[in-house]
Amino acid sequence: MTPSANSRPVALITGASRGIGHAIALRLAPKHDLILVARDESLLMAVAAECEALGASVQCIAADVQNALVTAQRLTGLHVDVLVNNAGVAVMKPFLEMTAEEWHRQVDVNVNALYHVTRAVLPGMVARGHGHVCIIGSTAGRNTFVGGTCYTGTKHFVMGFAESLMLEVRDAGVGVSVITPGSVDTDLFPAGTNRTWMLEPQNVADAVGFAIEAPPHMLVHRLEVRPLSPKRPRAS
Ligand SMILES: NC(=O)C1=CN([C@@H]2O[C@H](COP(=O)(O)OP(=O)(O)OC[C@H]3O[C@@H](n4cnc5c(N)ncnc54)[C@H](OP(=O)(O)O)[C@@H]3O)[C@@H](O)[C@H]2O)C=CC1
Ligand SMILES: CC(=O)[C@H](N)C(=O)O
Repeated sequence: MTPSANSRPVALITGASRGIGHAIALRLAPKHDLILVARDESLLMAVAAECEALGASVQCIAADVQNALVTAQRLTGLHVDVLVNNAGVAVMKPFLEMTAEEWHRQVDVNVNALYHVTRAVLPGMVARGHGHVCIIGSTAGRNTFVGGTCYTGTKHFVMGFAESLMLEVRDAGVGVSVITPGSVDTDLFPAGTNRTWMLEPQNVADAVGFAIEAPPHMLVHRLEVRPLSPKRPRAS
């Protein structure tokens, strides 16, 4: 990716307050300035301090990406070279037990926010003729499981959205990548879940780094990362 003239490239990461988004922020901080987006401002400020210690200038935007108006107002027109659409929620339970609020929250954050956030910053990338949109999908984007009617549906959407967008904007110099992790040790899972065998968030962050640091003529469009031995605790 070609950086902005006279400055470090700017990466905007949604869901940067915790989990995978936090790890992506730390992974990109040595070479990027950062715009960190999530609802919890105090957690964002703590992540920002860690990233500043690694050399990044950081802007925190406390915003709920479920709110289309606020998202558009806060993000439209920002100079962004790398967008990481990472914010996501999972309510894994049988369809007949899922409330309408749980259904809509997953669709709003995992699907509709992709429109509002990407729509806000993609025109600048296209106008400048360079940029990268990276989306955190999931193996649930091509698998199904009991309790996954909504979550797997949203992640299947991600796959179709990402490939179509890639075909639309690659000739304008903008890459689109989707990273599809298996299970990752974060608070996405309910308390009490055994997470000792899962990938660590920094493993996904390294996959993001690999995708956005590819040579200029090469696009890493899909990248799946999984735990090697899900029946055993990971080596520390
Ligand atoms: N953990 C896993 O096994 C896997 C996760 N993924 C995907 O990775 C992404 C990150 O998940 P993970 O880090 O595990 O989950 P976490 O629950 O640890 O973090 C979710 C992040 O999303 C943010 N977020 C949630 N809702 C909103 C909202 N309405 N507005 C703004 N930000 C929001 C949270 O910030 P805050 O609460 O401060 O707003 C938080 O930073 C998701 O898209 C998930 O589907 C994919 C495959 C595997
Ligand atoms: C939560 C996820 O997206 C993960 N791929 C899983 O299916 O455990």
